[in-house]
Amino acid sequence: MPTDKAQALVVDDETDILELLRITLARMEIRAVTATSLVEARARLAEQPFDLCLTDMKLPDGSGIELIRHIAAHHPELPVAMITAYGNMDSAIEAMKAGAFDFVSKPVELQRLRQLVGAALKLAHRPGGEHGGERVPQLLGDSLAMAQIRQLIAKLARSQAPVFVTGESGTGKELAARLIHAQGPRRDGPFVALNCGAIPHDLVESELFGHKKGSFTGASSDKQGLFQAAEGGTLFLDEVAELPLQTQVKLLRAIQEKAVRPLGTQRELPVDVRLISASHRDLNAEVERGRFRQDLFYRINVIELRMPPLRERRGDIPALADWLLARIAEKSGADGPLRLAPEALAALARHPFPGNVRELENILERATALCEHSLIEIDDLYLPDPAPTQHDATPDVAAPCTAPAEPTHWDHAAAARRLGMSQRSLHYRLTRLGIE
Ligand SMILES: Nc1ncnc2c1ncn2[C@@H]1O[C@H](COP(=O)(O)OP(=O)(O)OP(=O)(O)O)[C@@H](O)[C@H]1O
Repeated sequence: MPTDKAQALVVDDETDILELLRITLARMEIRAVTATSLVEARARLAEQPFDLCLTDMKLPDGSGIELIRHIAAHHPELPVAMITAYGNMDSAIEAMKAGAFDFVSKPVELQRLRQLVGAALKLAHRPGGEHGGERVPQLLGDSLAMAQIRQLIAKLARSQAPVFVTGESGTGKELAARLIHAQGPRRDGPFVALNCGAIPHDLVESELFGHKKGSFTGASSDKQGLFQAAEGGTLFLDEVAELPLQTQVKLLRAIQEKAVRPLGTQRELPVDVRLISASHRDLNAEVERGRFRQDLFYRINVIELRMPPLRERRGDIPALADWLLARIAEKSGADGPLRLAPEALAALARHPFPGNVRELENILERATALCEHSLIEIDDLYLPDPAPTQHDATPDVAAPCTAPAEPTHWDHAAAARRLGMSQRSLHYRLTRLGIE
C-alpha cells in the first residue's frame, strides 16, 4: 500500500486561488505543491515526480499551454489539466490539442475537480493499456501507419478530449474508439455506441437524451438516454454526420454544458461522458454544404484520428488475414484456422478492398465456409476477376443447402458426403445458420 500521499503541482499566479485549490486537494488526501509562474513550475517539475498537474491559462511569464507542451515533452506520463476562465471553450480546446488530458473552468466546482483528480490518479497509478487478464480487442497491422495509430490511440486514451475518427467504412473506426476507451481511465465505465445513421430522425433525440413517459406518442414509460447510460464512460457516436441539424444543436449544448435534458422534462441532468464520434463522410464538406453545424464540428473534432484504407497499407494484409482466420475458426468451433495458399494471399494483396478490413473478414468467412481443404486456394476467395468470363458466381454463405440433412439422421459425416462438402464446411454452415 502506498504510504505517501498523491502529489499535485498547482500552477496559478493568483495566490488566493492557489490556496483554495491546495485546501480542496488536501481534503481529497492530495498534497499540493504550488508554483506561481512558468519558471517556478518547471523548477518544481525537475525536483520531484508528481501524480497530477493543474495549471492556469495565464501565467506572468507565459501561457499554461507552454507548460502543457513542456510536460508533454519532458514528463509525458504526468496528466496535466488546464484551469480555464468560465465559458472559454477555445482555450480548453487549445489545451487539449497541446496534450492536456482535461480542463476545468473557474470557479472550480468541487464535484468536477473530484472527477478530474480521480481520472488523473487512475492514469498516474495504472499505466499501460492492458486489462488484467481480460481480452482486449487489438488493432492489428505491421505497417508504419498502424504502428503510429496505435501510439496515437495510447496517447488519446490518456486524454478526455473529444476525438473524431475518420475513415472509409470497415477501416476500424469503432475498434479504435473501443481501444481509446479500454486503455484510458474510463475503462471501468461503460462504452456505449450509437450508429446515428441507423436510427429514425424522430427517435434520435430520445435515444440520446432520454424521455419522460408521455412526452410524445409512443413514450409509454420513462427512458434513460445514452448519455446517461454512458455515465463515467465513453459515448461513441458513429456516423455522426447523419444527425439531423436540430439534434446537432442539442448535442452541442449537451457537450458545452456537460448536461442533458430528457424530452418532456425541465431539469438538466449533469453527465460525465467522454465523446468519441466517427463518420465516413468528409465533415468539412458537410459543413460547407450546410448539412453539419460548424460549431459542433469544432467541438467534436478537437483531435482527429484518421484510419487509413487497407489498400494504403497492403503490408498489413497477411497478419490481419491470419488473425481473422483464427477468429472465424474460434467462432465456428472448428479445430483450427484454415491457412491461405501463397497465390491466394498474393491475390488478396492485389485486391483494392473498397470495404476494407470488414470486406477482408467477409471474404475469409466465405472462403472458410466453402473451402474443402485446410488450405484456402485462390478460387475459394471468389474475388471479382477483371476478366469478364469468371464474373458470375459469388456464392452466399447463408444459401440453402442443396440437399436436406434429415435423411442422414444428423450424422454430420454422412450429410457432408451427400452434400459434397467437407465436414468442416458443413459444421461452419450449421453454426452460421443457427442449426444445432
Ligand atoms: N486493424 C485491425 N485489426 C483487427 N481487426 C480490425 C482492424 N480494423 C478493422 N478490424 C475489424 O474489422 C471489422 C470492421 O471494423 P469497424 O467496425 O471498427 O470499422 P468501422 O470503420 O467502424 O466501419 P463502419 O464505418 O462501417 O461502421 C471489425 O470486425 C473489426 O474488429
